[in-house]
Amino acid sequence: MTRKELFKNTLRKSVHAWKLINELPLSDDESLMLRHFMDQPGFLDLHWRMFVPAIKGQGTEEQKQKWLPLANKMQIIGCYAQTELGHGSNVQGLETTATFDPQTDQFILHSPTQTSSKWWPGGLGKVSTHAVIYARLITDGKDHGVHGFIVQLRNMDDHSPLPGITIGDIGVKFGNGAYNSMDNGFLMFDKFCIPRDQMLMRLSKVTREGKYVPSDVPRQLMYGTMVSVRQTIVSNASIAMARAVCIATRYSAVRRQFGSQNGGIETQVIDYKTQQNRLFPLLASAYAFRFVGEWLKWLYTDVTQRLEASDFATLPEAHACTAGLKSMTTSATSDGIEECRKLCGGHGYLWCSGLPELFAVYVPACTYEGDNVVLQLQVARFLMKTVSQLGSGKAPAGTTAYMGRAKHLLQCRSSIRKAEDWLNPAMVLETFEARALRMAVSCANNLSKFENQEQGFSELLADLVEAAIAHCQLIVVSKFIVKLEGEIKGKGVKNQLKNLCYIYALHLIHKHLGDFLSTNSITSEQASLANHQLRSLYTQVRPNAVALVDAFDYTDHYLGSVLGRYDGNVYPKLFEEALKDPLNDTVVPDGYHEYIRPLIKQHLRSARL
Ligand SMILES: CCCCCCCC(=O)SCCNC(=O)CCNC(=O)[C@H](O)C(C)(C)COP(=O)(O)OP(=O)(O)OC[C@H]1O[C@@H](n2cnc3c(N)ncnc32)[C@H](O)[C@@H]1OP(=O)(O)O
Ligand SMILES: Cc1cc2nc3c(=O)[nH]c(=O)nc-3n(C[C@H](O)[C@H](O)[C@H](O)COP(=O)(O)OP(=O)(O)OC[C@H]3O[C@@H](n4cnc5c(N)ncnc54)[C@H](O)[C@@H]3O)c2cc1C
Repeated sequence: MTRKELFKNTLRKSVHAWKLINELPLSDDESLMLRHFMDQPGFLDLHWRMFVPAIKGQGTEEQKQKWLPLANKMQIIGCYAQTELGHGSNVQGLETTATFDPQTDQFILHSPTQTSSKWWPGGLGKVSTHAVIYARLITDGKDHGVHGFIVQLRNMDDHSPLPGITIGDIGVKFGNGAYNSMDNGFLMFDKFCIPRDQMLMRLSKVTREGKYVPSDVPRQLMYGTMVSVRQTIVSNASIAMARAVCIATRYSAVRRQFGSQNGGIETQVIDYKTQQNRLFPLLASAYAFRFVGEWLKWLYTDVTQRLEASDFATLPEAHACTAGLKSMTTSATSDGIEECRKLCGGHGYLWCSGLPELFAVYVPACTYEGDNVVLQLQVARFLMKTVSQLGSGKAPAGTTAYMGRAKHLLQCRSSIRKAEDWLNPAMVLETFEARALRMAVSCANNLSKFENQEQGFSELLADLVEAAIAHCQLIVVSKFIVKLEGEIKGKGVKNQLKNLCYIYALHLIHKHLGDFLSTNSITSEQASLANHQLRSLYTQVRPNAVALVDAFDYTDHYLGSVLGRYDGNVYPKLFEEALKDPLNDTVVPDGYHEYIRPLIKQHLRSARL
């Protein structure tokens, strides 16, 4: 499809989905799944996952009563317009202004520079009638920083932009189809006025007289919508990883290369240890991210309930966990999808393998909802704060509780003696805890050598990111282990999950061996025992690998991959797909008479001469 056709088709699908949701009717959870199975980025994502939650989280009761019924019935369609051309990560650096005019009781929204144009918001370019806009609030000449406002963008009769608003789509993005079904947009305000009651005022207010009344709750609650979406992105990482792994695993069982003895059958590529060493850790990651995603959902629900009761104690932890896990899981999943493409050899590069499209549509997850490095630096700040408070009497809690055992973890030596010890959950956990703590403490020690802490932080950014990743990996490993300790239905399932859990952990040790050795968390002998155990786990997973991806229960239609077909009938179907290509509509291609024939004839003429 051309971009225009793709976009229009997405509108058609989205509206059809909305119709089904109402007609059946579907519950909230079911309708989320329906949008998920539409399997195409579109304006619904931003409306439901950012616009509505922003009003719910930051609006007053009256504002919610006014706007939510309209949004819930989709009588208005909204998006989340925060990022600008000049600033995305640095939210406090946004330039759009919302200046209060006491005479008219309105805010005047304005884009003072080109870099202040909103740039990227999904659904903004062509669809949204409304947006939650983030702009600097100015009253009486004073800048109060960034706040949220509900703004109508387009005329409800003919969809034209309201006077004072310039709006459009930012153009084609990475990949052919992929994210191009979404109208990521730009927007400029030219002294555009909105009533005062359209500032989202749950957190802070501007009175009729123009007085700014800050709230007594943390201003970071303004970032709440991002925390909520980051949490869902972790579960989505598991889904995308599982999809790629499903394709690569099934195809690796179908594909055969070398190893034929006496004219017999060749070896399935899944039986090569190199293939297993690349594939099975990704299979394990798909499960690991699913379990940590479930836990994160619980954490998010818990913090939301606490916030409602004005208990803000666990907000920093929720921010660090959602930011860090969003970053870690999306980076691993993007890399994992690309690895799955390579695991499928040449055929993985074909569009009909499903992997190029999956990669193109998935990879912006490393950037949206916060650049992955910027987010790990938030985790690093949280860790540095926690380390600095050790010994102050305030015991670290939640995911940093292990830091409370700093004395032991800084000195302990791993008691792994034989390969099977690497299947002992306590030993594995302690290894990850020691590595994470030692990396964090080492960063804190290096930081303390700088007179200026911010300058030190800048200097040590790369180390800080690595310490943050170590902490996040510990969380994933520990939540997998917790999952195994709970009730798991199905005969033998627990054993399979155990294998995957230890593949996940031991593969990380292998991959980040430098960290584990340099922090003395393990010795080189223990590292080689881990490798030995890993190979043995691969052998145990091998017979069940296809069953473990079948368990994701993805239909062929959803997978959209010739290589990942459930029936394994890959080769005839590759031919079928090839023959569908428009280039094969004729045997002689367009352009032959124009270019190829004259070239060949000229050659023939000169040959005759
Ligand atoms: C729906 C699926 C499709 C998704 C489509 C994508 C939609 C989008 O991309 S929307 C746009 C998303 N944009 C981003 O994510 C921007 C990323 N940047 C940020 O989140 C922030 O600006 C950030 C965190 C980097 C820096 O925040 P900032 O306030 O400038 O600085 P900083 O000084 O580091 O933080 C101040 C304090 O707030 C805390 N904090 C920061 N963010 C949060 C948060 N989200 N929740 C709670 N606390 C927070 C920090 O921990 C810090 O706490 P403390 O003072 O106790 O140490
Ligand atoms: C597909 C897609 C959809 C999007 N949808 C929306 C949407 O609906 N609404 C919306 O408001 N926005 C949206 N965005 C914007 C998105 O949230 C931002 O692009 C994102 O937050 C990253 O910000 P940036 O582009 O400014 O990157 P930058 O911050 O400019 O990053 C550039 C580089 O600088 C590095 N960097 C930046 N700051 C630091 C630092 N302090 N320390 C070290 N390194 C640093 C980064 O790691 C990165 O390598 C979307 C983006 C994409 C790609």
